[in-house]
Amino acid sequence: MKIKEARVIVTCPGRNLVTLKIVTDEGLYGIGDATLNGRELAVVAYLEEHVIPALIGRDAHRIEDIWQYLYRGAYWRRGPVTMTAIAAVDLALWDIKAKAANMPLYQLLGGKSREQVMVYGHATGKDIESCLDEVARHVELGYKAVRVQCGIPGIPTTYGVAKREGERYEPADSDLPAEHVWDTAKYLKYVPKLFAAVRERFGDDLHILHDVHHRLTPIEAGRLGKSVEEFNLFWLEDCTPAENQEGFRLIRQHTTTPLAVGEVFNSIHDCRELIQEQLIDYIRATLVHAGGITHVRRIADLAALYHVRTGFHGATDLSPVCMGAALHFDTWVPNFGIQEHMPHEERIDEVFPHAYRFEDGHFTPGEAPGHGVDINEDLAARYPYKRASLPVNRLVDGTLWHW
Ligand SMILES: O=C(O)[C@@H](O)[C@@H](O)[C@H](O)[C@H](O)CO
Ligand SMILES: [Mg+2]
Repeated sequence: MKIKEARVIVTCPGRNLVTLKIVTDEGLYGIGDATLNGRELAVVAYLEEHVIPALIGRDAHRIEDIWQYLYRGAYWRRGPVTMTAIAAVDLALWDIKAKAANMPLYQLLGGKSREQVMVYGHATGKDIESCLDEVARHVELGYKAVRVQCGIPGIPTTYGVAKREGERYEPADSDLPAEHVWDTAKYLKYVPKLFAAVRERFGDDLHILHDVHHRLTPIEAGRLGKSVEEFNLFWLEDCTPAENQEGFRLIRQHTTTPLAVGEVFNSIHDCRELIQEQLIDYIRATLVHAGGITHVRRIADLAALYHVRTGFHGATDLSPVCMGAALHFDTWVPNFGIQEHMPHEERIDEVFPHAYRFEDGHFTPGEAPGHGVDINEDLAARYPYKRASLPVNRLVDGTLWHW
C-alpha cells in the first residue's frame, strides 16, 4: 500500500489547528495532528518542504522504518518542530494501518488494559470562590479528577485563568505575546488556601491536580510540595522548568507530593534522567509533540520500569486527532495514570467528527477502525489561519520569567 498523496490542512475554528492527511493508492487515508501552539506554520513548512516530498511512493505499512528515516534522516535531531512533524506522519500511518486491519487502534497496540480512561477537567476562577463553583460544576458533570487554578490577589494575570468571567481559558490569546506579571511570594502564600478550600468543600475522594507552569525554582517547588502534602494532591505539575533535570533531586528530598512533568518534552532523552532516577511520578509527553505513537510508546515502556505512569497533555491546542489517538494509547498502555481533558469548542468538534465519548468522568475511544477521528475539509476551509501567540511573563521588576 503506497503513499500517493499527503497534504497539510490548517484551520482556525476558534483556534489554530494543523492536520496532516496521508492518502494511499488503495484509497485508505489517515490523519495526524501537527499542531504546535503559537508556532503552527513552522511545522507546516517543515512538512510541506521536507517531509511530504520524501513520503510519496513509500509503503504506508512501514511505520517504524518511516519514523527512523524521518528522525535520523533530518540529521538535526529532536526539537518540537521536527518531532511534531514526525508525530503527524506517525499518527496518520497508525490510523491507516488500523483502518486496513479494520480494527480500532487500541487493538493493534495490544488490546484493552482497562475499560475506560479517567480524565481530569480544568476548574479555574478569578478567586477561590469562583474556582470552587467551577469544581462543583465539574463534579456534577461526573469528573473524578479536577485541576484547580485560581487568580492570585495582587497579580493581574494568572496562568490558567480566563481573561473575563464566563469565558474559556485559551493560552494563545493575542496576535503578539501578551505580557503577564508574576510574583512567586504572593503565589506561594496563597495557593495552599485554594487546595484547603477544595478539600473542605469536596471531601477526600476527589482527585485534585495543580499546574505551576514552570514558575518556581527547585527549592521553592520543594517548599510548596511539602506545605501542601496534607491536601493529598494527585499531582503537582511542572513545578520547575525541567531542562534542569537534576533540580528534581532537590525537590524529591523535601516532598512526597507526586510530580508530573513533560508537556514540553519531545523525546525520550528529555525525560530519561527524571524517569530512571524516579524523580517524577507522571510523564506528560504526548503523541503530537513527542514523535507519535512509535516514540511515546518507548517513553511509556521506560517509565513503566520505574513506576512512572502516563498523564498525557490534553489542552485545547492539541486537536481532536491527538485526543482520539491518545485515548487509544491510554486504553492500551499498562502504566496509565490519567488523561488531561480540556473540551474543544463545538465548532472544532464539528470540523473533527470523532468516535470518542465522555461518560461519568471517563472517556472511551470508540470502536471505529483507526483512531476514530476524521476531518471535514470543506468546513475546515471556512476558518482561515489567524496568528496567535502564547504570553510571556515578567517579574514585578520587569525581569523576563518563565510563562
Ligand atoms: O497543562 C496544560 O494543559 C498546559 O500547561 C497548557 O495549557 C499549556 O499552557 C498549553 O498547552 C500551551 O500551548
Ligand atoms: Mg501544564
